[in-house]
Amino acid sequence: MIERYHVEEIAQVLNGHASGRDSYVDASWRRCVEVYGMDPTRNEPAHIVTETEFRTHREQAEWMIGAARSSLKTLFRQVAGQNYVLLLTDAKGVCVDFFGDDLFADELRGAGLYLGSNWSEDLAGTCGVGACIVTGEPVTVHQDDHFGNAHTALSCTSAPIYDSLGQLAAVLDISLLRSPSPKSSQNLAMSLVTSAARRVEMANLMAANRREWVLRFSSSPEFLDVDPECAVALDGSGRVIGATHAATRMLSRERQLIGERIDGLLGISVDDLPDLMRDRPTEERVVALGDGGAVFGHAIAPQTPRRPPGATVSRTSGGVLTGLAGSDPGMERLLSRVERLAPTEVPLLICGESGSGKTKLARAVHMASRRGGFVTLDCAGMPADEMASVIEAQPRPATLLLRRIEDLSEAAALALPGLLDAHPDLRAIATSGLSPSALLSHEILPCALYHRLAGAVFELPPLRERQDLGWLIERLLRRLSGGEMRLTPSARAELMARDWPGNLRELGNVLDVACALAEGCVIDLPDLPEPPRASNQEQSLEAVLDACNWNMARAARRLGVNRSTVLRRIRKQGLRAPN
Ligand SMILES: Nc1ncnc2c1ncn2[C@@H]1O[C@H](COP(=O)(O)OP(=O)(O)OP(=O)(O)O)[C@@H](O)[C@H]1O
Repeated sequence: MIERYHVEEIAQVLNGHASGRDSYVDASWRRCVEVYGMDPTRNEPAHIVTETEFRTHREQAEWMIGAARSSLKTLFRQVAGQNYVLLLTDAKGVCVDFFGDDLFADELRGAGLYLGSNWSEDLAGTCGVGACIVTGEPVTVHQDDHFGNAHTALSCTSAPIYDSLGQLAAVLDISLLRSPSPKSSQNLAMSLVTSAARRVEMANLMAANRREWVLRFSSSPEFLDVDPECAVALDGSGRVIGATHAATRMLSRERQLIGERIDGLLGISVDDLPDLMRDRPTEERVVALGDGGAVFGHAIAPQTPRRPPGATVSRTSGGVLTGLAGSDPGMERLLSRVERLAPTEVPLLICGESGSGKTKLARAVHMASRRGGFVTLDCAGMPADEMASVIEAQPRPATLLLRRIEDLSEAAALALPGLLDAHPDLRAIATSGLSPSALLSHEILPCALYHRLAGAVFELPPLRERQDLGWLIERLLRRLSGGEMRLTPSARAELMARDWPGNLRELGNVLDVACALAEGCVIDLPDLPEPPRASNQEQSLEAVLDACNWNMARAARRLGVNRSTVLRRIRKQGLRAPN
Protein backbone atom coordinates (compact mmCIF):
# COMPACT_ATOMS: atom_id res chain seq x y z
CA MET A 1 0.00 0.00 0.00
CA ILE A 2 2.76 2.40 1.06
CA GLU A 3 4.58 1.53 -2.13
CA ARG A 4 1.53 2.48 -4.21
CA TYR A 5 1.15 5.84 -2.43
CA HIS A 6 4.86 6.49 -2.92
CA VAL A 7 4.72 5.81 -6.65
CA GLU A 8 1.56 7.95 -6.98
CA GLU A 9 3.19 10.81 -5.08
CA ILE A 10 6.20 10.73 -7.41
CA ALA A 11 3.83 10.78 -10.39
CA GLN A 12 2.09 13.88 -8.94
CA VAL A 13 5.43 15.67 -8.62
CA LEU A 14 6.23 14.80 -12.21
CA ASN A 15 2.91 16.36 -13.17
CA GLY A 16 4.03 19.64 -11.63
CA HIS A 17 2.49 19.41 -8.14
CA ALA A 18 4.69 20.10 -5.12
CA SER A 19 4.77 17.22 -2.64
CA GLY A 20 5.14 19.39 0.46
CA ARG A 21 8.51 17.74 1.09
CA ASP A 22 11.83 19.60 0.97
CA SER A 23 12.27 21.06 -2.51
CA TYR A 24 15.51 19.12 -3.07
CA VAL A 25 13.48 15.88 -2.73
CA ASP A 26 10.99 16.88 -5.45
CA ALA A 27 13.85 18.04 -7.69
CA SER A 28 15.70 14.76 -7.19
CA TRP A 29 12.59 12.68 -7.94
CA ARG A 30 12.19 14.56 -11.21
CA ARG A 31 15.86 13.97 -12.12
CA CYS A 32 15.48 10.25 -11.33
CA VAL A 33 12.71 9.85 -13.91
CA GLU A 34 13.51 12.54 -16.46
CA VAL A 35 17.31 12.38 -16.48
CA TYR A 36 18.26 8.90 -15.27
CA GLY A 37 15.17 7.10 -16.63
CA MET A 38 14.45 5.30 -13.34
CA ASP A 39 11.29 3.45 -12.41
CA PRO A 40 10.03 3.94 -8.81
CA THR A 41 8.29 0.57 -8.80
CA ARG A 42 11.54 -1.31 -9.30
CA ASN A 43 13.20 -2.54 -6.11
CA GLU A 44 16.84 -1.83 -7.01
CA PRO A 45 19.28 -3.37 -4.53
CA ALA A 46 22.25 -1.39 -3.22
CA HIS A 47 25.06 -0.83 -5.74
CA ILE A 48 28.42 -2.12 -4.57
CA VAL A 49 31.57 -1.41 -6.60
CA THR A 50 33.99 -4.23 -7.39
CA GLU A 51 36.99 -4.94 -5.16
CA THR A 52 39.39 -3.35 -7.68
CA GLU A 53 37.21 -0.29 -8.15
CA PHE A 54 36.93 0.07 -4.39
CA ARG A 55 40.73 0.03 -3.97
CA THR A 56 41.09 2.79 -6.57
CA HIS A 57 38.42 4.98 -4.93
CA ARG A 58 39.96 4.43 -1.52
CA GLU A 59 43.51 5.19 -2.66
CA GLN A 60 42.36 8.44 -4.25
CA ALA A 61 40.51 9.43 -1.08
CA GLU A 62 43.31 8.43 1.30
CA TRP A 63 44.23 12.02 2.19
CA MET A 64 40.61 12.84 2.99
CA ILE A 65 40.15 9.69 5.04
CA GLY A 66 43.21 10.70 7.09
CA ALA A 67 41.92 14.24 7.61
CA ALA A 68 38.42 13.05 8.53
CA ARG A 69 39.22 10.05 10.73
CA SER A 70 39.47 11.73 14.12
CA SER A 71 36.30 13.80 13.49
CA LEU A 72 34.46 10.66 12.38
CA LYS A 73 35.58 8.74 15.43
CA THR A 74 34.38 11.52 17.73
CA LEU A 75 31.10 11.73 15.88
CA PHE A 76 30.62 7.96 16.01
CA ARG A 77 31.21 7.94 19.77
CA GLN A 78 28.45 10.56 20.08
CA VAL A 79 25.87 8.59 18.12
CA ALA A 80 26.85 4.93 18.42
CA GLY A 81 24.31 4.24 21.16
CA GLN A 82 21.48 5.30 18.82
CA ASN A 83 22.30 2.77 16.07
CA TYR A 84 23.57 5.34 13.59
CA VAL A 85 26.20 4.37 11.06
CA LEU A 86 28.65 6.81 9.53
CA LEU A 87 29.76 6.75 5.93
CA LEU A 88 32.43 8.85 4.29
CA THR A 89 31.99 8.81 0.55
CA ASP A 90 34.19 10.36 -2.11
CA ALA A 91 32.86 13.04 -4.45
CA LYS A 92 31.45 10.30 -6.71
CA GLY A 93 29.37 8.82 -3.89
CA VAL A 94 31.41 5.66 -3.21
CA CYS A 95 31.72 4.80 0.47
CA VAL A 96 35.45 4.80 1.33
CA ASP A 97 35.29 4.79 5.11
CA PHE A 98 32.70 3.42 7.47
CA PHE A 99 31.83 3.31 11.17
CA GLY A 100 29.03 1.03 12.32
CA ASP A 101 28.15 -1.71 14.75
CA ASP A 102 29.66 -5.04 13.60
CA LEU A 103 26.68 -6.87 15.09
CA PHE A 104 24.52 -5.57 12.25
CA ALA A 105 27.16 -5.89 9.52
CA ASP A 106 25.10 -8.16 7.27
CA GLU A 107 21.99 -6.05 7.55
CA LEU A 108 23.99 -2.85 6.93
CA ARG A 109 25.75 -4.39 3.93
CA GLY A 110 22.40 -5.46 2.50
CA ALA A 111 21.06 -1.91 2.84
CA GLY A 112 24.17 -0.44 1.20
CA LEU A 113 25.35 1.17 4.40
CA TYR A 114 28.83 -0.28 3.99
CA LEU A 115 32.28 0.11 2.40
CA GLY A 116 32.16 0.10 -1.39
CA SER A 117 28.48 1.01 -1.78
CA ASN A 118 27.83 3.59 -4.46
CA TRP A 119 25.28 6.25 -3.49
CA SER A 120 25.50 8.49 -6.53
CA GLU A 121 22.03 9.68 -7.46
CA ASP A 122 22.07 8.25 -10.99
CA LEU A 123 22.51 4.74 -9.53
CA ALA A 124 20.82 4.83 -6.14
CA GLY A 125 18.05 7.32 -6.90
CA THR A 126 17.10 10.01 -4.39
CA CYS A 127 19.29 9.46 -1.32
CA GLY A 128 21.23 11.55 1.18
CA VAL A 129 24.68 11.25 -0.40
CA GLY A 130 23.38 11.61 -3.97
CA ALA A 131 21.27 14.72 -3.25
CA CYS A 132 24.15 16.21 -1.30
CA ILE A 133 26.52 15.75 -4.24
CA VAL A 134 24.05 17.32 -6.68
CA THR A 135 23.04 20.28 -4.50
CA GLY A 136 26.36 20.79 -2.70
CA GLU A 137 24.32 21.37 0.44
CA PRO A 138 23.60 19.35 3.60
CA VAL A 139 20.37 17.34 3.22
CA THR A 140 18.26 14.80 5.08
CA VAL A 141 16.59 12.19 2.90
CA HIS A 142 14.19 10.52 5.26
CA GLN A 143 12.34 7.24 4.69
CA ASP A 144 10.01 7.67 1.70
CA ASP A 145 11.88 10.78 0.54
CA HIS A 146 14.01 8.04 -1.07
CA PHE A 147 13.08 7.39 -4.66
CA GLY A 148 13.47 3.62 -4.77
CA ASN A 149 11.25 1.46 -2.58
CA ALA A 150 14.34 -0.50 -1.48
CA HIS A 151 15.53 2.39 0.68
CA THR A 152 12.33 3.77 2.20
CA ALA A 153 13.15 2.39 5.66
CA LEU A 154 16.40 4.42 5.85
CA SER A 155 17.01 7.91 7.10
CA CYS A 156 20.17 9.50 5.71
CA THR A 157 21.61 12.88 6.67
CA SER A 158 24.57 14.02 4.58
CA ALA A 159 26.88 17.03 4.56
CA PRO A 160 29.39 18.01 1.86
CA ILE A 161 33.09 18.36 2.59
CA TYR A 162 34.95 20.76 0.31
CA ASP A 163 38.68 20.88 -0.29
CA SER A 164 40.51 24.12 0.38
CA LEU A 165 40.16 25.21 -3.26
CA GLY A 166 36.38 24.96 -3.09
CA GLN A 167 35.89 21.63 -4.91
CA LEU A 168 33.55 19.03 -3.44
CA ALA A 169 35.88 16.36 -2.03
CA ALA A 170 33.68 14.04 0.01
CA VAL A 171 30.33 13.54 1.70
CA LEU A 172 29.86 12.70 5.34
CA ASP A 173 26.68 10.72 5.91
CA ILE A 174 25.00 9.56 9.08
CA SER A 175 22.26 6.99 8.56
CA LEU A 176 19.75 4.90 10.44
CA LEU A 177 18.40 1.54 9.29
CA ARG A 178 15.16 2.25 11.13
CA SER A 179 14.15 5.69 12.28
CA PRO A 180 11.20 7.38 14.04
CA SER A 181 8.61 8.75 11.67
CA PRO A 182 8.93 12.57 11.83
CA LYS A 183 11.76 13.93 9.71
CA SER A 184 12.44 16.46 12.43
CA SER A 185 13.78 13.56 14.53
CA GLN A 186 16.94 13.93 12.41
CA ASN A 187 17.58 17.63 13.20
CA LEU A 188 20.21 16.74 15.75
CA ALA A 189 21.87 14.38 13.27
CA MET A 190 21.98 17.27 10.79
CA SER A 191 23.65 19.54 13.26
CA LEU A 192 26.21 16.88 14.23
CA VAL A 193 27.10 15.97 10.67
CA THR A 194 27.48 19.58 9.46
CA SER A 195 29.70 20.44 12.45
CA ALA A 196 31.84 17.37 11.81
CA ALA A 197 32.16 18.27 8.09
CA ARG A 198 33.18 21.81 9.04
CA ARG A 199 35.86 20.46 11.37
CA VAL A 200 37.20 18.12 8.71
CA GLU A 201 37.51 21.06 6.28
CA MET A 202 39.26 23.07 8.97
CA ALA A 203 41.70 20.24 9.79
CA ASN A 204 42.41 19.78 6.12
CA LEU A 205 43.08 23.50 5.56
CA MET A 206 45.38 23.68 8.58
CA ALA A 207 47.34 20.57 7.57
CA ALA A 208 47.79 21.77 3.99
CA ASN A 209 48.91 25.27 4.95
CA ARG A 210 51.34 24.89 7.83
CA ARG A 211 53.77 27.21 6.10
CA GLU A 212 51.24 29.93 5.38
CA TRP A 213 49.19 32.36 7.39
CA VAL A 214 45.84 30.94 8.42
CA LEU A 215 43.10 33.32 9.54
CA ARG A 216 40.25 31.70 11.43
CA PHE A 217 36.92 33.36 12.21
CA SER A 218 34.12 33.02 14.70
CA SER A 219 31.07 35.13 15.44
CA SER A 220 31.40 34.31 19.11
CA PRO A 221 34.56 35.27 21.00
CA GLU A 222 34.34 32.23 23.31
CA PHE A 223 34.76 29.78 20.43
CA LEU A 224 37.31 31.69 18.38
CA ASP A 225 40.38 29.84 19.58
CA VAL A 226 38.79 26.46 20.28
CA ASP A 227 36.18 25.83 17.60
CA PRO A 228 36.18 28.51 14.89
CA GLU A 229 33.49 28.58 12.23
CA CYS A 230 35.65 29.01 9.15
CA ALA A 231 39.14 29.87 7.96
CA VAL A 232 41.23 31.06 5.05
CA ALA A 233 44.90 30.45 4.20
CA LEU A 234 46.87 33.42 2.87
CA ASP A 235 50.14 33.70 1.02
CA GLY A 236 52.78 36.24 2.02
CA SER A 237 51.14 39.01 0.00
CA GLY A 238 47.74 38.48 1.58
CA ARG A 239 46.15 36.57 -1.28
CA VAL A 240 43.67 33.80 -0.41
CA ILE A 241 45.17 30.44 -1.35
CA GLY A 242 42.71 28.22 0.50
CA ALA A 243 39.37 28.51 2.28
CA THR A 244 36.78 26.41 4.02
CA HIS A 245 33.35 26.41 2.41
CA ALA A 246 31.86 28.52 5.20
CA ALA A 247 34.61 31.11 4.70
CA THR A 248 33.77 31.36 1.00
CA ARG A 249 30.18 31.94 1.98
CA MET A 250 30.99 34.53 4.58
CA LEU A 251 33.61 36.49 2.65
CA SER A 252 32.56 36.31 -0.96
CA ARG A 253 28.98 35.08 -0.84
CA GLU A 254 29.73 32.01 -2.96
CA ARG A 255 31.81 33.87 -5.55
CA GLN A 256 35.35 32.63 -6.20
CA LEU A 257 37.45 33.46 -3.15
CA ILE A 258 40.77 31.92 -4.16
CA GLY A 259 43.09 34.59 -5.48
CA GLU A 260 41.23 37.49 -3.83
CA ARG A 261 43.28 39.78 -1.62
CA ILE A 262 42.45 39.95 2.04
CA ASP A 263 42.66 43.77 2.09
CA GLY A 264 39.93 43.95 -0.54
CA LEU A 265 37.74 41.51 1.39
CA LEU A 266 38.27 42.63 4.96
CA GLY A 267 40.10 45.93 4.97
CA ILE A 268 43.08 44.36 6.72
CA SER A 269 46.34 43.39 5.14
CA VAL A 270 48.88 40.72 5.88
CA ASP A 271 50.74 43.29 8.00
CA ASP A 272 47.80 43.44 10.39
CA LEU A 273 47.73 39.69 11.00
CA PRO A 274 50.10 39.80 14.00
CA ASP A 275 47.45 41.95 15.75
CA LEU A 276 45.02 39.05 15.44
CA MET A 277 47.23 36.45 17.07
CA ARG A 278 46.21 34.53 20.12
CA ASP A 279 48.13 36.54 22.69
CA ARG A 280 45.88 39.54 22.00
CA PRO A 281 42.61 39.68 23.99
CA THR A 282 39.86 38.15 21.88
CA GLU A 283 37.64 41.21 22.09
CA GLU A 284 40.40 43.26 20.40
CA ARG A 285 40.57 40.85 17.48
CA VAL A 286 37.55 42.19 15.61
CA VAL A 287 37.54 42.09 11.81
CA ALA A 288 35.09 44.17 9.78
CA LEU A 289 33.23 42.33 7.02
CA GLY A 290 32.38 43.91 3.69
CA ASP A 291 28.64 43.80 4.45
CA GLY A 292 28.96 45.98 7.55
CA GLY A 293 29.05 43.06 10.00
CA ALA A 294 32.02 41.99 12.05
CA VAL A 295 33.53 38.74 13.31
CA PHE A 296 36.38 37.79 15.60
CA GLY A 297 39.63 36.77 13.93
CA HIS A 298 42.48 34.47 14.97
CA ALA A 299 45.64 34.58 12.90
CA ILE A 300 48.04 31.65 13.00
CA ALA A 301 51.53 32.42 11.82
CA PRO A 302 53.37 30.25 9.31
CA GLN A 303 55.28 27.46 10.97
CA THR A 304 58.50 27.49 9.01
CA PRO A 305 61.80 26.08 10.09
CA ARG A 306 64.21 28.59 11.56
CA ARG A 307 66.18 30.58 9.09
CA PRO A 308 69.90 29.90 9.00
CA PRO A 309 71.92 32.55 10.85
CA GLY A 310 72.75 35.52 8.70
CA ALA A 311 69.93 34.93 6.24
CA THR A 312 67.98 38.07 5.51
CA VAL A 313 64.24 38.52 5.28
CA SER A 314 63.14 39.29 1.80
CA ARG A 315 61.10 42.44 1.50
CA THR A 316 58.54 40.51 -0.45
CA SER A 317 58.34 37.70 2.09
CA GLY A 318 55.16 39.05 3.58
CA GLY A 319 55.74 42.76 3.91
CA VAL A 320 55.18 42.57 7.66
CA LEU A 321 57.71 45.34 8.21
CA THR A 322 57.28 47.39 5.07
CA GLY A 323 53.56 47.74 5.78
CA LEU A 324 54.23 49.76 8.90
CA ALA A 325 55.00 53.03 7.17
CA GLY A 326 54.30 54.98 4.02
CA SER A 327 56.83 57.37 2.54
CA ASP A 328 58.47 58.78 5.61
CA PRO A 329 62.25 58.79 5.07
CA GLY A 330 63.04 58.33 8.80
CA MET A 331 60.67 55.37 9.12
CA GLU A 332 61.92 53.84 5.90
CA ARG A 333 65.51 53.98 7.19
CA LEU A 334 64.45 52.59 10.53
CA LEU A 335 62.49 49.72 9.01
CA SER A 336 65.25 48.77 6.65
CA ARG A 337 67.65 48.42 9.64
CA VAL A 338 65.03 46.52 11.62
CA GLU A 339 64.50 44.21 8.68
CA ARG A 340 68.15 43.26 8.61
CA LEU A 341 68.23 42.64 12.34
CA ALA A 342 64.92 40.76 12.54
CA PRO A 343 66.25 37.27 11.79
CA THR A 344 69.25 37.65 14.11
CA GLU A 345 69.49 37.03 17.85
CA VAL A 346 70.30 40.69 18.64
CA PRO A 347 68.13 42.02 21.50
CA LEU A 348 66.25 45.15 20.54
CA LEU A 349 65.17 48.20 22.50
CA ILE A 350 62.31 50.16 20.90
CA CYS A 351 61.62 53.59 22.38
CA GLY A 352 58.88 56.04 21.54
CA GLU A 353 55.91 57.87 22.91
CA SER A 354 52.87 55.97 24.02
CA GLY A 355 50.85 54.76 21.06
CA SER A 356 53.64 55.33 18.54
CA GLY A 357 53.64 51.68 17.48
CA LYS A 358 56.40 50.07 19.56
CA THR A 359 54.42 46.92 20.31
CA LYS A 360 53.30 46.64 16.73
CA LEU A 361 56.87 46.95 15.51
CA ALA A 362 58.03 44.33 18.02
CA ARG A 363 55.42 41.89 16.76
CA ALA A 364 56.38 42.59 13.17
CA VAL A 365 60.02 41.85 14.05
CA HIS A 366 58.91 38.58 15.58
CA MET A 367 56.94 37.67 12.46
CA ALA A 368 59.81 38.53 10.16
CA SER A 369 62.16 36.46 12.33
CA ARG A 370 59.85 33.47 11.98
CA ARG A 371 60.67 32.25 15.44
CA GLY A 372 58.33 29.88 17.22
CA GLY A 373 56.57 31.46 20.18
CA PHE A 374 55.83 35.03 21.14
CA VAL A 375 55.26 36.05 24.73
CA THR A 376 54.50 39.49 26.07
CA LEU A 377 55.35 40.61 29.60
CA ASP A 378 53.94 43.89 30.85
CA CYS A 379 56.70 45.01 33.16
CA ALA A 380 54.58 47.33 35.35
CA GLY A 381 53.91 45.55 38.61
CA MET A 382 55.34 42.22 37.40
CA PRO A 383 56.85 40.42 40.41
CA ALA A 384 60.26 38.83 39.78
CA ASP A 385 59.09 35.29 40.53
CA GLU A 386 56.09 35.59 38.19
CA MET A 387 58.37 36.88 35.46
CA ALA A 388 60.67 33.91 36.02
CA SER A 389 57.85 31.38 35.85
CA VAL A 390 56.40 32.90 32.64
CA ILE A 391 59.82 32.79 31.02
CA GLU A 392 60.47 29.22 32.20
CA ALA A 393 57.12 28.06 30.80
CA GLN A 394 57.84 29.25 27.24
CA PRO A 395 58.40 26.71 24.50
CA ARG A 396 61.52 27.94 22.70
CA PRO A 397 62.90 29.42 20.52
CA ALA A 398 60.67 32.39 21.19
CA THR A 399 60.53 36.16 21.23
CA LEU A 400 60.09 37.76 24.64
CA LEU A 401 58.48 41.18 24.45
CA LEU A 402 59.12 43.23 27.59
CA ARG A 403 56.67 46.12 27.42
CA ARG A 404 57.41 49.35 29.29
CA ILE A 405 60.72 48.19 30.59
CA GLU A 406 61.02 51.39 32.65
CA ASP A 407 58.27 50.13 34.95
CA LEU A 408 60.20 47.02 35.98
CA SER A 409 60.43 46.67 39.75
CA GLU A 410 63.92 46.73 41.24
CA ALA A 411 63.76 43.03 42.12
CA ALA A 412 62.65 42.08 38.60
CA ALA A 413 65.31 44.32 37.05
CA LEU A 414 67.95 42.50 39.10
CA ALA A 415 66.62 39.05 38.19
CA LEU A 416 66.13 39.65 34.45
CA PRO A 417 69.76 39.48 33.20
CA GLY A 418 70.21 36.09 34.89
CA LEU A 419 66.98 34.78 33.37
CA LEU A 420 67.99 35.92 29.90
CA ASP A 421 71.43 34.38 30.27
CA ALA A 422 69.85 31.09 31.30
CA HIS A 423 67.67 31.10 28.17
CA PRO A 424 69.80 32.13 25.20
CA ASP A 425 67.07 30.92 22.82
CA LEU A 426 64.76 33.69 24.00
CA ARG A 427 65.18 36.83 21.94
CA ALA A 428 64.33 39.90 24.04
CA ILE A 429 62.61 42.92 22.57
CA ALA A 430 62.04 45.68 25.12
CA THR A 431 59.89 48.75 24.64
CA SER A 432 59.98 51.99 26.56
CA GLY A 433 58.09 55.26 26.60
CA LEU A 434 61.28 57.01 27.66
CA SER A 435 64.22 57.88 25.47
CA PRO A 436 67.31 55.66 25.64
CA SER A 437 69.25 58.49 27.30
CA ALA A 438 66.54 58.97 29.93
CA LEU A 439 66.58 55.23 30.65
CA LEU A 440 70.31 55.35 31.25
CA SER A 441 71.00 58.75 32.70
CA HIS A 442 68.20 58.72 35.26
CA GLU A 443 69.13 55.24 36.38
CA ILE A 444 65.71 53.96 35.55
CA LEU A 445 67.34 50.74 34.36
CA PRO A 446 70.51 49.33 35.89
CA CYS A 447 73.33 49.93 33.41
CA ALA A 448 74.01 46.18 33.04
CA LEU A 449 70.39 45.45 32.19
CA TYR A 450 70.20 48.33 29.75
CA HIS A 451 73.15 46.97 27.79
CA ARG A 452 71.77 43.44 27.98
CA LEU A 453 68.56 44.64 26.29
CA ALA A 454 69.80 47.39 23.99
CA GLY A 455 71.72 45.36 21.41
CA ALA A 456 70.20 47.70 18.84
CA VAL A 457 68.12 50.73 19.71
CA PHE A 458 65.27 52.17 17.66
CA GLU A 459 63.41 55.38 18.38
CA LEU A 460 59.99 55.55 16.78
CA PRO A 461 59.04 59.10 15.87
CA PRO A 462 55.84 60.57 17.33
CA LEU A 463 53.05 60.78 14.79
CA ARG A 464 53.20 64.58 14.60
CA GLU A 465 56.74 64.26 13.18
CA ARG A 466 55.92 61.63 10.55
CA GLN A 467 55.55 62.55 6.91
CA ASP A 468 53.28 59.63 6.12
CA LEU A 469 50.33 60.79 8.22
CA GLY A 470 48.07 60.93 5.13
CA TRP A 471 49.00 57.36 4.19
CA LEU A 472 48.39 56.16 7.75
CA ILE A 473 44.98 57.84 7.85
CA GLU A 474 43.93 56.11 4.65
CA ARG A 475 45.29 52.77 5.77
CA LEU A 476 43.62 52.83 9.18
CA LEU A 477 40.36 54.01 7.68
CA ARG A 478 40.42 51.18 5.16
CA ARG A 479 41.10 48.71 7.91
CA LEU A 480 38.35 50.05 10.17
CA SER A 481 35.64 50.36 7.55
CA GLY A 482 36.60 47.64 5.10
CA GLY A 483 37.20 50.35 2.49
CA GLU A 484 33.66 51.74 2.74
CA MET A 485 34.28 55.11 4.41
CA ARG A 486 35.99 58.19 3.05
CA LEU A 487 36.86 61.61 4.42
CA THR A 488 35.68 64.97 3.12
CA PRO A 489 38.60 67.28 2.23
CA SER A 490 37.93 69.44 5.30
CA ALA A 491 37.83 66.47 7.69
CA ARG A 492 41.08 65.22 6.16
CA ALA A 493 42.71 68.66 6.49
CA GLU A 494 41.66 68.81 10.14
CA LEU A 495 43.22 65.39 10.85
CA MET A 496 46.41 66.37 9.04
CA ALA A 497 46.70 69.50 11.20
CA ARG A 498 46.33 67.82 14.60
CA ASP A 499 49.21 67.20 17.04
CA TRP A 500 48.32 63.61 17.96
CA PRO A 501 49.72 63.41 21.49
CA GLY A 502 48.30 59.86 21.68
CA ASN A 503 49.95 59.00 18.35
CA LEU A 504 48.68 56.06 16.26
CA ARG A 505 46.47 54.85 19.07
CA GLU A 506 44.70 58.22 19.17
CA LEU A 507 44.43 58.32 15.38
CA GLY A 508 42.85 54.86 15.41
CA ASN A 509 40.37 55.88 18.08
CA VAL A 510 39.42 59.12 16.33
CA LEU A 511 38.75 57.29 13.07
CA ASP A 512 36.82 54.62 14.92
CA VAL A 513 34.52 57.24 16.50
CA ALA A 514 34.21 59.12 13.22
CA CYS A 515 33.15 55.96 11.35
CA ALA A 516 30.48 55.33 13.99
CA LEU A 517 29.17 58.91 13.98
CA ALA A 518 29.20 59.52 10.25
CA GLU A 519 25.95 59.14 8.42
CA GLY A 520 26.49 57.06 5.32
CA CYS A 521 29.96 56.55 3.95
CA VAL A 522 31.39 60.05 4.26
CA ILE A 523 33.15 61.38 7.35
CA ASP A 524 32.80 65.13 7.68
CA LEU A 525 34.26 67.66 10.14
CA PRO A 526 31.46 67.37 12.75
CA ASP A 527 31.98 63.58 12.91
CA LEU A 528 35.51 64.01 14.26
CA PRO A 529 35.85 63.95 18.06
CA GLU A 530 37.49 67.06 19.56
CA PRO A 531 41.21 66.84 20.21
CA PRO A 532 42.17 66.66 23.90
CA ARG A 533 43.26 69.93 25.56
CA ALA A 534 46.34 70.05 27.79
CA SER A 535 45.37 70.68 31.41
CA ASN A 536 47.26 72.85 33.87
CA GLN A 537 48.39 69.73 35.66
CA GLU A 538 49.99 68.47 32.44
CA GLN A 539 51.80 71.72 31.87
CA SER A 540 53.08 71.78 35.41
CA LEU A 541 54.50 68.24 35.20
CA GLU A 542 57.03 69.27 32.58
CA ALA A 543 57.92 72.36 34.64
CA VAL A 544 58.44 70.26 37.76
CA LEU A 545 60.56 67.76 35.85
CA ASP A 546 62.70 70.54 34.43
CA ALA A 547 63.08 72.04 37.89
CA CYS A 548 64.19 68.64 39.22
CA ASN A 549 66.60 68.10 36.34
CA TRP A 550 64.38 65.15 35.30
CA ASN A 551 65.19 63.21 38.45
CA MET A 552 62.06 61.08 38.74
CA ALA A 553 62.30 60.40 42.44
CA ARG A 554 62.66 64.11 43.26
CA ALA A 555 59.86 65.09 40.89
CA ALA A 556 57.65 62.41 42.45
CA ARG A 557 58.30 63.77 45.94
CA ARG A 558 57.59 67.32 44.84
CA LEU A 559 54.30 66.33 43.20
CA GLY A 560 53.32 64.09 46.11
CA VAL A 561 52.93 60.97 43.94
CA ASN A 562 55.05 57.86 43.50
CA ARG A 563 57.70 57.37 40.82
CA SER A 564 55.66 55.12 38.62
CA THR A 565 52.83 57.69 38.51
CA VAL A 566 55.32 60.28 37.29
CA LEU A 567 56.52 57.85 34.64
CA ARG A 568 53.00 57.05 33.60
CA ARG A 569 52.17 60.75 33.22
CA ILE A 570 55.35 61.38 31.28
CA ARG A 571 54.39 58.66 28.88
CA LYS A 572 50.82 59.79 28.62
CA GLN A 573 51.84 63.33 27.77
CA GLY A 574 54.62 62.26 25.45
CA LEU A 575 57.19 64.29 27.41
CA ARG A 576 60.85 63.65 26.76
CA ALA A 577 63.86 64.51 28.86
CA PRO A 578 66.18 67.01 27.18
CA ASN A 579 69.23 65.12 25.91
N1 LIG B 1 52.22 51.36 11.59
C1 LIG B 1 50.99 51.27 12.08
N2 LIG B 1 49.94 51.27 11.25
C2 LIG B 1 48.69 51.18 11.71
N3 LIG B 1 48.37 51.09 13.02
C3 LIG B 1 49.37 51.09 13.90
C4 LIG B 1 50.73 51.16 13.49
N4 LIG B 1 51.50 51.13 14.59
C5 LIG B 1 50.66 51.04 15.64
N5 LIG B 1 49.38 51.02 15.23
C6 LIG B 1 48.20 50.91 16.08
O1 LIG B 1 48.29 51.90 17.10
C7 LIG B 1 47.92 51.38 18.36
C8 LIG B 1 49.08 51.56 19.35
O2 LIG B 1 50.18 50.80 18.90
P1 LIG B 1 51.16 50.06 19.89
O3 LIG B 1 50.40 49.32 20.93
O4 LIG B 1 52.16 49.34 19.09
O5 LIG B 1 51.82 51.34 20.59
P2 LIG B 1 52.90 51.39 21.73
O6 LIG B 1 53.91 52.38 21.28
O7 LIG B 1 53.40 50.03 22.05
O8 LIG B 1 52.02 51.96 22.94
P3 LIG B 1 52.27 51.86 24.53
O9 LIG B 1 53.64 52.38 24.77
O10 LIG B 1 51.22 52.75 25.09
O11 LIG B 1 52.10 50.44 24.90
C9 LIG B 1 47.58 49.92 18.14
O12 LIG B 1 46.16 49.83 18.03
C10 LIG B 1 48.25 49.58 16.84
O13 LIG B 1 47.54 48.56 16.16
